[in-house]
Amino acid sequence: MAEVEKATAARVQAIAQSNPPQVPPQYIQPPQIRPFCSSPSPSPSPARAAARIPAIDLSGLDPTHRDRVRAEIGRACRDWGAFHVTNHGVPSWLLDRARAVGSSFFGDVPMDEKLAYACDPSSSATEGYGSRMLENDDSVLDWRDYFDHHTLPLSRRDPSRWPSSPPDYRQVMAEYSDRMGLLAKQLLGLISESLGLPTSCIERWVGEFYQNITISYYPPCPQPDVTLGLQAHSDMGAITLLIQDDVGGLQVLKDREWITVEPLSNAIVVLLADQTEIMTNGIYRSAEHRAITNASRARLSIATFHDPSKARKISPVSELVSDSSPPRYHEVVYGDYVSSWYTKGPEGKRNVDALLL
Ligand SMILES: O=C(O)CCC(=O)C(=O)O
Ligand SMILES: [Fe+2]
Repeated sequence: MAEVEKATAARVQAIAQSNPPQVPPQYIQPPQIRPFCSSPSPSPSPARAAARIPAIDLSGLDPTHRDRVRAEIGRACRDWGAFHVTNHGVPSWLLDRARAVGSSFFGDVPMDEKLAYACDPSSSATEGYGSRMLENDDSVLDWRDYFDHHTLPLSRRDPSRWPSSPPDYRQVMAEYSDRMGLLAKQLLGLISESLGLPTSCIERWVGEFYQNITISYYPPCPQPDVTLGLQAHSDMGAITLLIQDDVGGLQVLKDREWITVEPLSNAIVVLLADQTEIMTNGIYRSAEHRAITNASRARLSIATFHDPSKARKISPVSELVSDSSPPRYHEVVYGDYVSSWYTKGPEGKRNVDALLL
């Protein structure tokens, strides 16, 4: 019983439901990284007000359109490391249903039932229902609960470890995983082509995809000005595909300013992750991003991560390295990269920056 009480207290949703006037001290961010510390200038320039990540229409990838899409992807990867894709082939009912089953698990299932899926708090990135991201106990905490699913390769996928309520939860997440895996491959192909590489180049360099899906749930927060839903980071793997609900809160760092990613219900956000920065020898950079909270509405996002296997060695692809363009990153064993990330914490992009030669 004491254990259940401890686990309940550790969930942000339980804290939020007790309606505290302030967040507990572990959730208060240092002043320099609070969401509104570099308060937006009183009269933002029109260019700033309009800043948004590019949106790329993937419809009709025949040769003519493919040239256009490839060029747009190249520009978005160079300038932002983040972009929306529309007409991506994943049915909108599946995006809606994935959001709905996630939101029903967090919103409708009683806490003791949710805790039956609690992830192992003593190690990082285990499957299940959790709240803490890092191993380090004294780090400032994110105002977020999550459910992490291991989905690909199929040998890692065991839907009996996922919620059984609502009744179609497992089937929806399995189908969602398959569709996102296919889209990730297609996008890595276009990203390779945008660099003049053979379509399969980056995908071959990654090897077999390890895919995890994290549903994040950000309860309303009494102090959005001093907390973060998710601290600033870049994702560790190759490519992340993210959908969010209509609340909004995802922000991407661009030219040292945080730009809010507007919620577009049928679009998918593509975030380049650290191994793609390494593989492209820094031509494309991973996107630094974070989630902010708000006082009135719970927010849900679903991030699908595509990573190399832990044993895979990652380095700049050989086609991009020459005497005139030497490698800019150390080779790294992906599993070592992940362990170090979870031990040290992301602090923006410190982990990938540490590999720069
Ligand atoms: O909630 C979001 O929009 C961001 C989630 C995210 O960055 C992550 O899970 O890595
Ligand atoms: Fe992320």
